[in-house]
Amino acid sequence: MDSPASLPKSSPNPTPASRMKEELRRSLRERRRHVAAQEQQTAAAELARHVLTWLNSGTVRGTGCIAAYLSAPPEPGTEVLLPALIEAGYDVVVPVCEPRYQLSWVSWQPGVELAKSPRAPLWEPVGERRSFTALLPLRLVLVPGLGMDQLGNRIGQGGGYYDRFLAQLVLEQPDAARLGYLYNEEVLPAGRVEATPLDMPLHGAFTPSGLFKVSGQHSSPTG
Ligand SMILES: Nc1nc2c(c(=O)[nH]1)N(C=O)[C@@H](CNc1ccc(C(=O)N[C@@H](CCC(=O)O)C(=O)O)cc1)CN2
Ligand SMILES: Nc1ncnc2c1ncn2[C@@H]1O[C@H](COP(=O)(O)OP(=O)(O)OP(=O)(O)O)[C@@H](O)[C@H]1O
Repeated sequence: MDSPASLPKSSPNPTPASRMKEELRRSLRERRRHVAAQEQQTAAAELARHVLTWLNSGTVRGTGCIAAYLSAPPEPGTEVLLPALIEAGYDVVVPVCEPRYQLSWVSWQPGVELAKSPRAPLWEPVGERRSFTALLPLRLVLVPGLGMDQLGNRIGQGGGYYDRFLAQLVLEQPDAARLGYLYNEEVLPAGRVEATPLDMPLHGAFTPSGLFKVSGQHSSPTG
């Protein structure tokens, strides 16, 4: 990825917790930089297989909206998954970075026109933004990130885009499945990611080895 255009720089008054988060972010990014192209491709195929298997195990198949995202190397790829979701009949949306770390959502289909984001080192569709309520009910939110601990606490790229979005989603549709999309080694021991009250925990994460489910959550949508 190129350098991000407008990410918050490290806090001017770092606390021990924010320093630890920054250090963890740095080490997870560093590890990703060494993921070989072959591993990335294998991960993309395996991850897609696990997501489709999970969706097929639900009672309602092939319907509903899935909030996914367009991966950028070295993230685990979504390039196999997205066309497979469309093929399976899902309505797929991907995020667009807006001012003040807000996300809006645009429909994705193969061949959709893309433009470089002015706010992050990413490509985004240029199509019409869909209203938040038009996405509901969401069948699944696939959440990008650098890691998640076994309690479901996630560490992302540091903008807080997804925390803001998930906070809104939890109010509107608390049972929507919130699942990360990670390499195996990025599911970290419980307590490794220090959570603040603003961090929205995930229900689990897909990895190339399968779905890791966070245990002990009441009425978890992961079953
Ligand atoms: N593919 C994808 N889309 C996404 C996210 C994401 O994490 N991944 N986001 C999640 O909120 C939002 C955008 N946020 C982002 C903000 C900063 C960087 C960034 O600074 N990247 C670094 C490090 C790359 C690396 O080595 O892993 C860079 O390019 O230097 C990436 C995404 C919305 N869309
Ligand atoms: N719901 C919210 N409302 C306002 N600010 C928030 C909210 N959630 C997170 N933030 C702020 O956003 C900043 C970045 O948060 P954090 O370090 O958790 O990002 P992240 O989850 O790693 O990033 P991303 O979601 O973009 O991948 C922090 O200053 C945090 O306080």
